[in-house]
Formats: sequence, C-alpha cells, structure tokens
Amino acid sequence: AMDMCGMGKESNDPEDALIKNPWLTTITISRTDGEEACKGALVSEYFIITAAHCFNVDDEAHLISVKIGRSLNKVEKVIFHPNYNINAKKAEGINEFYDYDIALVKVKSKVKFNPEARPICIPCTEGTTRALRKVHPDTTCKDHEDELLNVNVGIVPAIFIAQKRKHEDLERKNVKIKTGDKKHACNRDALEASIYKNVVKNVKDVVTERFLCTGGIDPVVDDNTCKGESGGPLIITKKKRYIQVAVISWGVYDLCKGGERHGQSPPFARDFHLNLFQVLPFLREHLKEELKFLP
Ligand SMILES: CO[C@H]1CCN(Cc2c(C)cc(C)c3[nH]ccc23)[C@H](CO)C1
Repeated sequence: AMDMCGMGKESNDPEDALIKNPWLTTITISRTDGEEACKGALVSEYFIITAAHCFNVDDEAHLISVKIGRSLNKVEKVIFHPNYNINAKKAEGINEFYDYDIALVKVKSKVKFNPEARPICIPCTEGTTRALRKVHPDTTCKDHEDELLNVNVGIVPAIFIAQKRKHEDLERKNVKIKTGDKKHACNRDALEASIYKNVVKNVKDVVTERFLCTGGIDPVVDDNTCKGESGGPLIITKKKRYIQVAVISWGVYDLCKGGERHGQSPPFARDFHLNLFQVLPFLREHLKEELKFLP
C-alpha cells in the first residue's frame, strides 16, 4: 500500500537509485555567492527532515528547492528546532555548536507518492510499529528505542546514503552506532576536529546527549560522511524496511573536501548524528497532522 513508510525496491542496478531510496531528497539553497546543497528525508506528504545548519537565518523560502524523486518542489517554510543556535558557544571559543541540528522543510504542494517518492519511517509513529511488526498493538515509543538503539548490544549497524559523483548514482554506506562502552571513545574523538582542538575542554561541551556517534575503526572500519551528506538520514533497516533514527549533522573530518570522496579516513574520523528520539516534542508538534505518534 502506498501509505507504508520505509519501503525501497531491492535492486543492485545503480540505475534504480531513486526507487531504492525513494525517501532521499536533495535540498538546494541558491545564494548570491553560490549554491549550497544538503540531503534530507521525506517523512510525510508535506515535510522533509534535514539539518538546521544547512540554512542561514536569512535564507528565504523562495531560494530553496527540494528534489523529491524526479520532481523539484517549492518550499513554503523551514522550521528550525527552537534550541538550535550554531553560535551559542562562540564566547567560549567554540565557533560551531551543532546541538539540536534539525529542521523541518515544508513543501508548498502535497507530494504525490510514487515508487520514486515515498516517505521513510520515523520513530514513535504507528508506521514504524507496523514496519517493525511489533506484535502487541500497545507498543510504546520506548519499545521502539529499545529495539532500534539497543544499548545492551553496544554496537548498532546502520546505513547512510552517499552520492558517488555529481550525477544520480547513490551508494549505501555502512556504519556502526556506538551505543555501549565504545560510545565514550567515539565522542572523545570530536576533540580532534580542527576547530575544537585546544579550545574545547570537555567532550560534553560539543557532543551533547542529542548525538549518536559513528565512524572510526573499532570494531570495524566505518564509512565516513562528507559535508554534502549533511541533513541526510541515518537509517536502521529491519526486515527490509527503512527507519530513520537520526539526521547526519557533522563530522570531524571531511573526506570530500573540494569535491569527491578521496583518500583514507584517519582513525579519529567520527560522525555525529542528531538522534530523533531526543527531539520527539519538536517532531510531534509539527508532524501531528500527518503522522500518528505513539504515547
Ligand atoms: C567541529 O569541526 C568540524 C565540524 C564540521 N566539519 C564539516 C562537516 C559538516 C559541517 C557536516 C558533515 C556531515 C561533515 N562530515 C564531515 C565533515 C563535515 C568540519 C570538518 O570538516 C569541522
């Protein structure tokens, strides 16, 4: 049925990029000094989840467009998380503070779902309960979090989508979310970031409770994000269904500086993703007309 979230055609043909990832969107902001592009995930007929840092406060809606499937959509408005402020810690010498790095982009006209444009599942919605085939109907949001971000296991496999070259072909990248005792080592590497080195005293000043951490070489060598993947979904797959658990926010090291992926990531290359379970009030408030949220 068209109303099922997190569906994607299983295919190895790179030509099928769009129907394999029908929820992946590209957001383009045209400014006087050039264009900025970010990724986003379609979550309902009007909304895309992306990163707040993709936008400047003075970006006007008419300069933003979103590619969903093959169609270019006009934007009605961008809703920033109220607690997002990249300049919040400038006084402490922290030039970029990514806490609450999430925004909702509302498109002007309702998206007509089709095999190349379909929503991803997000936590604590009935769609995700169905996707997880949770037997008892009174499944709670906590059940989703326990199943998806299992802390006892400590390492949770996840994927994100990277654009190989300029044109369409997309490829899936594999990472492990460090939810257990490897989480601290993962978070600590944030201080290797050029702009945090010698400035940040403790990790928690920049890696807040809102973030999930991936990357590094322990237990296996993870893929790393590039700046251009900002705003894209961090996805957990269950039974061939795709559930977004976080938004790609920032990384310690940009593999694609100036263009395509190149070279080898250093072991301290970690990526930080805005955990959707940490911003549920924001999601409920703005998506309640279109998605049924659980208690
Ligand atoms: C704290 O200092 C760093 C913050 C952000 N980094 C840029 C960046 C952004 C903005 C977003 C995503 C997804 C990135 N993936 C990899 C790098 C990267 C630069 C390092 O390149 C400096």
